[in-house]
Amino acid sequence: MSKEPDRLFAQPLAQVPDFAFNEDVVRVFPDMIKRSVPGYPTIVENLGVLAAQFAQPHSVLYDLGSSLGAVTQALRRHVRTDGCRVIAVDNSAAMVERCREYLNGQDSMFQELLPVDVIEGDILALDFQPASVVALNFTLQFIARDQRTALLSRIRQSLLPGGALILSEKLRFEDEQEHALLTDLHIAFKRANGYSELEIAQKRSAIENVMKPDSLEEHRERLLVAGFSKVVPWFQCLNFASLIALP
Ligand SMILES: Nc1ncnc2c1ncn2[C@@H]1O[C@H](C[S@+](CC[C@H]([NH3+])C(=O)[O-])CC(=O)[O-])[C@@H](O)[C@H]1O
Ligand SMILES: O=C(O)C(=O)Cc1ccccc1
Repeated sequence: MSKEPDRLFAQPLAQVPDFAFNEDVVRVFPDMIKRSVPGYPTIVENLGVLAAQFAQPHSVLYDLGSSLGAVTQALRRHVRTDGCRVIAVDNSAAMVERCREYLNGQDSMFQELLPVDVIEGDILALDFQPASVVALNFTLQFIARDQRTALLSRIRQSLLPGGALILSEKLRFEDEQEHALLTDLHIAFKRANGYSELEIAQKRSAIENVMKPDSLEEHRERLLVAGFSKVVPWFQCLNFASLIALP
């Protein structure tokens, strides 16, 4: 993995542009996501462990909004089920190019890994194949709110019996005091990871138009509307959580 530190927002910007998954972000992404998302390494590794419990023989495992393929790599470390293959999808050309390089690196270090296809494309336009595991690891929050239910319904339709959707998201909280407390604690987490007040403020302004978190109650309700039968939160660290949704 690239060791380049994230200093993208360290200098004062006259105008902070909307956040985009471009080449500058790709270069620092592993550092950025680890220092910005509390629990990220735990979520990614255990997503592989969870996936191994839901993987069905001869089925597809999707990594939607795969970025540099951290989830795909975890799936390939943990899933041993016969005939499974991974399809990783991201609409950022810069992410996809670097993701393919990292996965080639994983292939050259380990034997008998699940085959993987990395597709550059919009997950809203994807023709889903029968799948046993679908991972949306911090991706749904970047999808327009009015498209979220339709996407989850299409994922639900593609899920095989015994399979699962694993959905990780930044949360907002309906209780104002809870929201303020967990937001402050997230800022403290970023500070403790070496981000300055300026970096924290500029990043916040960069993402506010492109990343729209929902509450746990909204996620649960939407997943049920989309046809899932059960929603089980399995991880929360501050204002970041991961849910298992069963077909
Ligand atoms: N419509 C879309 N179609 C395809 N990809 C999209 C779309 N919208 C956004 N993306 C992609 O979703 C990813 C979200 S990052 C996921 C982290 C990763 N899962 C990880 O576990 O490391 C989350 C974050 O940075 O907070 C980016 O790579 C976008 O290009
Ligand atoms: O940085 C933040 O405050 C976040 O909420 C998470 C994040 C992580 C990486 C890219 C965009 C948002």
